Amino acid sequence: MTLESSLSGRGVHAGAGAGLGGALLAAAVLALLVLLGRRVARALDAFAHMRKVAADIPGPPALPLVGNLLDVVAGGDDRIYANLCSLMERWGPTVRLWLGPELVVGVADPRDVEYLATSNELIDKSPFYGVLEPLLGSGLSCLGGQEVRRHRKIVMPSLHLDILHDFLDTFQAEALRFARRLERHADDGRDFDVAPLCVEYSLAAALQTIMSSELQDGDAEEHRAFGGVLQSAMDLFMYRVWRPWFLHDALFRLSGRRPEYVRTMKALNGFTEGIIARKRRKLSDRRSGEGAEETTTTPTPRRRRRAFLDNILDDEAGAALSDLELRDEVKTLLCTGSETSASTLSFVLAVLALRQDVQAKVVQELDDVFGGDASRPVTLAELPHLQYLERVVKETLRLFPVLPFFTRRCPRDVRLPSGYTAPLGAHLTFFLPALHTCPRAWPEPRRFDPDRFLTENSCGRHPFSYLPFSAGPRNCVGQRYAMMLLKVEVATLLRRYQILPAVDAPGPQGSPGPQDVADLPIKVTLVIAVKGGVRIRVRRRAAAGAEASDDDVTSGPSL
Ligand code: HEM
Repeated sequence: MTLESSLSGRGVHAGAGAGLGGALLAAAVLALLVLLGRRVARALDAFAHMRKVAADIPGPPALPLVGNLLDVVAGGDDRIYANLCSLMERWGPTVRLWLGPELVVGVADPRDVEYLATSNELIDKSPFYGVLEPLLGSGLSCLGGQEVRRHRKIVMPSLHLDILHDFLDTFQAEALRFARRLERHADDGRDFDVAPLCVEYSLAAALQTIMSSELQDGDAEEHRAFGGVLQSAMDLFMYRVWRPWFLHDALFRLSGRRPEYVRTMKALNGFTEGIIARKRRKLSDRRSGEGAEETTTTPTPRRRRRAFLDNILDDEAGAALSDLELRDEVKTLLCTGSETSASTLSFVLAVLALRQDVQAKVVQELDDVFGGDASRPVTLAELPHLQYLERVVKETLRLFPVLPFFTRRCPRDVRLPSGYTAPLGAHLTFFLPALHTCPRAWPEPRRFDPDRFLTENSCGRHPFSYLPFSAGPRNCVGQRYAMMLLKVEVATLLRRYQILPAVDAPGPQGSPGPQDVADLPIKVTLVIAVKGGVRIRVRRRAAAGAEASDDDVTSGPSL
């Protein structure tokens, strides 16, 4: 073969190769386009189906592309809660809201609520929770499918009533620390925001109980920082939900808040990994200590508290969760366990400051139960006797359900008992503020009246008219924990201090502060909070009777 012919032969091969390569590339592009086209066609079909089925559900007219987003976010993020409540009032109890291409079907009819909450099929959280996942990971609150049952089986025994009884001393100790922290405010008599303290002490309680961690001097600073990180995580979650284009990670990468998101995720992981590492070291020290002791002394039999971390890090149960699952579950329990209780406590204190008549009744009950002794710790036997206090907490959660909206994925067209059909792909959302203020179940719904929860006043009310802790297979695993913590906190604080409204704190934009419970301005992140904080004053009880003026009692100016 000559050089020429071999060159030309190579040229032929090269030409043929290039032709083949080009053809393959063209085929690949074509296949990709077909696939993409099919996906787009499927998405459009699904969207058209959703629109068609949802058309029967009442809701405000939707604009092209943005849908009802402008109705929801009008006035800024701080108005979202109020806007959603107004939309529900106008269109509810079942409402259709388009957040861009995402369809939210809000439910507040007790029949629908019962059907959804108790369904064993509709247990998967909606894709909105996907935004939480990088922050809270695959902890219980984000999981779906079979994993839910496995995780609940692991978590729930750690919050069993027997273990809660063991937690009482810690709740009491933290409540006392909280009470002592208020001394400086009682001394200077000025108003202050009590909400951050509620977060700090609820987090400290969760760490010592659920995580059975021992706190050191100086931890408070770290906890305050962690509380801030949790707030930031919740805020970022809502930021993305109300801007649905940011639900897609690729688009969120373009957002100015993405660096904060990454920082928050790292801070959450760092804090929880630190807790687990400390606990592992402690357990391993204890084991080697026990081994050494066995050779010299007889070990004293001691009932071991099987709190969550102890249980999981124990030798036998250790394999129940992988390291990553454990970290995510710790994050989830710390977030769900502390933020919700803290927010509820701050609402209870806000209510008590504005409603001195309710506070006086709680104090009367405390006097009856504790015989006027302000320093005696709360015992297990006394907790069930704090009935009025329990009704105050329940009524607070009716008007201020701290987790106001939670959603399920709609895996098919779901015919609701109210007669409406929620289409496949919708975010089925429980709207507690509307459910809890339906006049049929709650006459004069905005009035704060703990006695609504007396048995004789509850007759005829649909049992699913009230759902602050959800119900059914995805109900709150910390309900009893929260109720016990709140009772101990309030019983400890109120025996020492009178809670008064602030005198010099203006409301938002310099307006007079709220005069009534119904005026409390609310903002929503993942949980709700009083906008601008919960500003109160405290006065020592011993002097309260002598010092309290009519002014304090009847017309608390601003909070
Ligand atoms: C007043 C306080 C509390 C309120 C109002 C509350 C409310 C709720 C609600 C409404 C849900 C359902 C959320 C959903 O379906 O997406 C829930 C779930 C959950 N709660 Fe609570 N909660 C409180 C305290 C706690 C505490 C103290 C803990 C932990 C100790 C806790 C742990 C959880 C967990 C892990 C879930 C997820 C359960 C699941 O998805 O299967 N909660 N909570």
